[in-house]
Amino acid sequence: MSAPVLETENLVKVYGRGQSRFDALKGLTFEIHEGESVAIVGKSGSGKSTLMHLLALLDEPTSGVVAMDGRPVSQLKPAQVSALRNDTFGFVFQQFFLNANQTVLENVILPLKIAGVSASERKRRGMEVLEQLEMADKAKNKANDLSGGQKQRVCIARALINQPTVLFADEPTGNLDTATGEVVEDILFGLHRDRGITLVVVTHDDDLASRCDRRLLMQDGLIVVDDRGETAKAAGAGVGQASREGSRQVGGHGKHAAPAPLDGQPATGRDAGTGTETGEGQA
Ligand SMILES: Nc1ncnc2c1ncn2[C@@H]1O[C@H](COP(=O)(O)OP(=O)(O)OP(=O)(O)O)[C@@H](O)[C@H]1O
Repeated sequence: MSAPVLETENLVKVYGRGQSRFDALKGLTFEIHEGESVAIVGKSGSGKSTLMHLLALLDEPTSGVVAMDGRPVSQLKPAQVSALRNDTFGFVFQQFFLNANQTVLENVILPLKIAGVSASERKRRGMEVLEQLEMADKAKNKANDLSGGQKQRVCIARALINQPTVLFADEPTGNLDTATGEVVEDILFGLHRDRGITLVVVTHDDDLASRCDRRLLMQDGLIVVDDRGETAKAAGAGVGQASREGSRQVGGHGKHAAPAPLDGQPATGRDAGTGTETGEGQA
């Protein structure tokens, strides 16, 4: 198996304090390997998005470790975390987070602008990635003028512009009709297959989850099933699927493998921006 690109050790996230304390993640230890496609599934409130945000370095754990390529992120300075996130990760969200009044091309190349890439290079790379997603003819359209499926293609183009190693997708088909959702799925899995991009998807969609190499089923802040089996249609349905071939039931501190010891220190000083978002204006 390929090397772990992301590892966690005893990852804990607590929201609030006192009477309003909520233990959203209760000590998760696992690895995601380079080139894997992993679905994080489970009922609403089980901790899926919280986990994804910690893995993607968009938020900090209360305690525990996230490591990238064997290096605990807590050892990095905030600016290094930001740079790592922007250089290594791409993000696709259900809500698109496009700037409605900017053109498609402007939306796609924003991460390059932030990174200080020259205007001519930005345009060249932006058009290249739009062509790959068959959206080049819409480059000059305002993002607001696109259909839902087209908007999500633009989001994928924006996520790819920095040639990420890991693509995080939070309910990427959640705002799309079934047929359009399937097209977006095909694009995501095509990228995974053809370019070896590691794919981490949070989803309620069993069909989408079943296309992934692996499903992590969450329940009450724990990963209760780590399913690498072939027949995973019901991965989101319940923990009873653990007996399937390739599945294993895990506890909150259960290790899927024995990762190298990490430093056990909570990450600190993280900035929470995605670096690739263009604001809240939904296109
Ligand atoms: N900022 C916050 N403050 C307090 N509680 C929070 C916060 N964010 C999330 N939670 C709580 O943590 C739990 C896990 O939330 P999370 O969004 O990770 O769940 P989820 O599995 O992604 O749910 P959904 O499928 O509905 O998106 C929920 O009970 C939620 O209410």
